[in-house]
Amino acid sequence: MKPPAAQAQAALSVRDLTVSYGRAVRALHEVSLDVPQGEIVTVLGANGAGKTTLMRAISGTLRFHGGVISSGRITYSGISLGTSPAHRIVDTGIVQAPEGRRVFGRMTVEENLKVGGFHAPESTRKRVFDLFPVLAERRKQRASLLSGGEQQMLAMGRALMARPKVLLLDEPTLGLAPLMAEHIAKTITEINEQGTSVLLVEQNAALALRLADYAYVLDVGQVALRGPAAELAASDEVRQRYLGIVDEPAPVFTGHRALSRWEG
Ligand SMILES: Nc1ncnc2c1ncn2[C@@H]1O[C@H](COP(=O)(O)OP(=O)(O)OP(=O)(O)O)[C@@H](O)[C@H]1O
Repeated sequence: MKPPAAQAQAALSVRDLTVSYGRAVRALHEVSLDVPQGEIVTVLGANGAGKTTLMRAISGTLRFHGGVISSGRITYSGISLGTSPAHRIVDTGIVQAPEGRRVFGRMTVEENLKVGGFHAPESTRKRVFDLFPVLAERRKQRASLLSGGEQQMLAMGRALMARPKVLLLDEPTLGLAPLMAEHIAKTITEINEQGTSVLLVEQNAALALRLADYAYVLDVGQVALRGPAAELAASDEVRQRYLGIVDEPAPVFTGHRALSRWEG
C-alpha cells in the first residue's frame, strides 16, 4: 500500500526551472514540481505548454534538441542532476520512455529490450514479459511489425529493463484506440504498485487524473495549477478547459487538501 502523500519523500524535485531554445523561445519559466517516492504525478497542458521540454530537462536529453537550462535545479534524492549526461541520469534510476515510442523497427522485440538494459538480470526481463505478455509472444518479431499499442508497450518495457526508480512517460496513450489506452493505463498502475514512481505527461487529462496521485497543469511554460489529482479532476476550471465537461455538476471532493495555484 502507498504511504500517505504527507509522509512520502520527494524523490525527484524540480525547482524554479527555466529552459530556453535559442534566444527566441523560453519554453519553461520557473517551473517547480515534486515526484514523491512511490507516487504517480501527472503533468497536463495544451500543445506547446512545455511538457516535453520538462521531460527532456529531467532526462538530460535537452541538449540534443538545442535547449538549455538557464536557471533552476533538478535533484534526485537530494543529489543534483545538474547538467549530467543522459546515461548518468539513467544510472541514477530516472529512465524515460520518450514521446513517439522510438522503438528500433529493424530489431526484434527481444533485441529492443536488450538495448534498454544490457546487463539486466533475467528477473527483469521476466517482469517485463509478465507486465506485457504480448511482448513475450512476439519476442522474435521485428518491432516495426507491432501495432502502435504494442510498440508503446515495447517502449515502456525497454525503459523498465533499466530498472528505473522513476519512470518518465511522455504521452504513452497518444494515438491509441480507447481500449488500448485503458490497457496501457492499467499497466502504468501495476508498474507503480510494484514500487516505481511515475512522472506522466498526458494530453488525455481524464485518464491521467484517474491514474495520478498529484497533478500539475502547465500553461505556456508555467505551472498554472497544481493539486491532488482527485481535486483537480473535480475543479470547474480543469473540467471545462481540459476535460471538456461544461454542464455536469462536479463530484463532491471530500479530501482535506486544497487545490492551489502555484505561488512560486
Ligand atoms: N527543439 C526545439 N527548438 C525550438 N523550440 C522548441 C523545440 N522544442 C519545443 N520547442 C518550443 O518550446 C515550447 C514548448 O514545447 P514542448 O514540446 O515542450 O510542449 P508540449 O507541451 O510538450 O507540447 P506537445 O503536447 O505539442 O508536445 C513550444 O513553444 C515549442 O514550439
